[in-house]
Order: sequence, then structure tokens, then C-alpha cells
Amino acid sequence: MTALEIDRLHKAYTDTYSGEEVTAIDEVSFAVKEGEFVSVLGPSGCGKTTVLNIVAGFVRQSGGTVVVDGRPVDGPGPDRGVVFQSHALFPWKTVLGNVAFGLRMRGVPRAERNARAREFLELVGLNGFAHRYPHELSGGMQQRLGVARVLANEPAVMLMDEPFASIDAQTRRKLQEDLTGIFETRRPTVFFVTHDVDEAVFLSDRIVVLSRRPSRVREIVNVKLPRPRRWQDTAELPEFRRIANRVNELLAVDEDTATGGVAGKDVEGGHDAA
Ligand SMILES: Nc1ncnc2c1ncn2[C@@H]1O[C@H](COP(=O)(O)OP(=O)(O)OP(=O)(O)O)[C@@H](O)[C@H]1O
Repeated sequence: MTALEIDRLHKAYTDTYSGEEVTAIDEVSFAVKEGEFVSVLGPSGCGKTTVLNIVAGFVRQSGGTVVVDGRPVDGPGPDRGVVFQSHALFPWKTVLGNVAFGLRMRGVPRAERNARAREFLELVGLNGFAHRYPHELSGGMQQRLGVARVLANEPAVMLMDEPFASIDAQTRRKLQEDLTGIFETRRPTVFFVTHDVDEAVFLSDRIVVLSRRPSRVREIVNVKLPRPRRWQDTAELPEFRRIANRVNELLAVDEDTATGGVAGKDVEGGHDAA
């Protein structure tokens, strides 16, 4: 079943100072199936975050439609949970309280919400930290908490906007492995924005490569790598490098154009319908 359908999405911003109109997204269409991990990748400033913010309901599109679980998006809602790059946690609540909060909002009784919150803390490896406060956690642990908080609410789609971008390289690898482990056990539907090609290949079932602004879908690349995935084994597979090379090749089209290189050059390869 389709969890998220983005159809001919278009977004123009009006610059507050100059009053000029900037088209961020020209026309973007793709769908994410239930239990699928889809990453969106593209050159800097191509509109990745804008697509995510429109899906989250934080930003309104200028054209096109976004449908989540069969319902058109019209503002934020509990069917979409967002994990941000910087941790949007409640500093005055404990780790347990942060996870239980959304459940409370949804009217889940106290005993059940604490049990559910603990289950998700265990899933992300934070079971020993239930009574700590966010400032007592490392950046990586805060990000795990962000994931637990979203997953506990069982959203139709988990939206992740470069969640590991500000985390040191070694911790990032561990968090990526943990995220893929969580994905393999619980199969949430994930829409993941990144500019890290290896990260996208490691985590995803499919990668939507956008062109530079005003963006369009350049190609949707299938990632048919076996799961469970572990950096040590997965990155060794020839198929991993083949896919990463393919994505880099697609991104290079825009770099060439931007630097006045092979303008308009296109790459070979079949397009995959969304
Ligand atoms: N509120 C806004 N007002 C005006 N222009 C905006 C606004 N938000 C984004 N833009 C413009 O829209 C374009 C797309 O921005 P967006 O942040 O979505 O891109 P991105 O691909 O996520 O960028 P990055 O890779 O740098 O994170 C950019 O040119 C940006 O300057």
C-alpha cells in the first residue's frame, strides 16, 4: 500500500526583501510504499528540506498534492513524525517523559504510555536513561531519543531531515547501523533527506535524486542490497559501490552544468517510475 504520494509538487518562495519569486521545486512526483525506506538526495539548495517541510505540513506548496495514508496533507498532524537535525526535545522532561508526551496527547492511559515509551527506549538502546534529562545525553543519544519519540507515536511516515549531519563520523556510522536495525525489525515507512550518498545507499530501498533548483526528479535509483545491513559487510559489496557511483554520476550532471562544464549532459540509465 502507498503510504505517501507526492504528485506534481511545485513550490515558489517570495523573497521577503526583494519581493522576487524564487522557484525552489519545479515539479516533483514520487511515492513511498508502506514499510519502505526512501531517501531524497540532490545538490545543495535543490529543495530537499522544502519537500520534507511540505510533507510535514510546515510549509504550504504552490501546486500539486501530498497524500499521506489516503488523506491530503493540510498542516501538521500525528500521522507524520519528524526527526530533525537538531534535537527538538523537551529539555524540562525526562527521556521517558519525552517519549511518553505524544502518547499522552493521543489519550493513551499513563500505565500503557510508560510501558510503550520504555519499549521504544529499549529499541533505540536508551533503556538505562529513562530518568535522565536531554542535556545529560550525548548528541547521538539525543538523536536516538528523537527517533524513539517519533516511532512510539506510530506515524504513517517518519520524516528525517539530515538527522546525523551534525554528529561525528564514527558515531554517525553506529547510528546509521542502529537505524537500519530498527527499520529491519519494525518496518516503519521512512522519508529521509540527506546529502550523503553512502548514507543514502546504506539505509534506503530507493533513492530519489533531485536535480538542482528548480528541482525535478532526475532519477529514482533502486537499492537492492541484502538486509540486515552492516557497514563492514554492506559497503564491501560491489553492488553498493555500483549504486553509489550511479548516484554520484547523477549528481555530477548538475555540478558540470553549474561550473559551465558539459552543459545539459545527461547520463544513461532507465528511469524508474515512482
Ligand atoms: N522561507 C524561504 N523563503 C525564501 N526562500 C526559501 C525559503 N526556504 C527555502 N528557500 C529557498 O528554496 C531553495 C530550496 O531550499 P531547501 O532548504 O529546501 O534546499 P535543500 O536542498 O534542503 O538545501 P541544503 O542541501 O542546503 O540543505 C533554496 O534556494 C532556498 O534559499
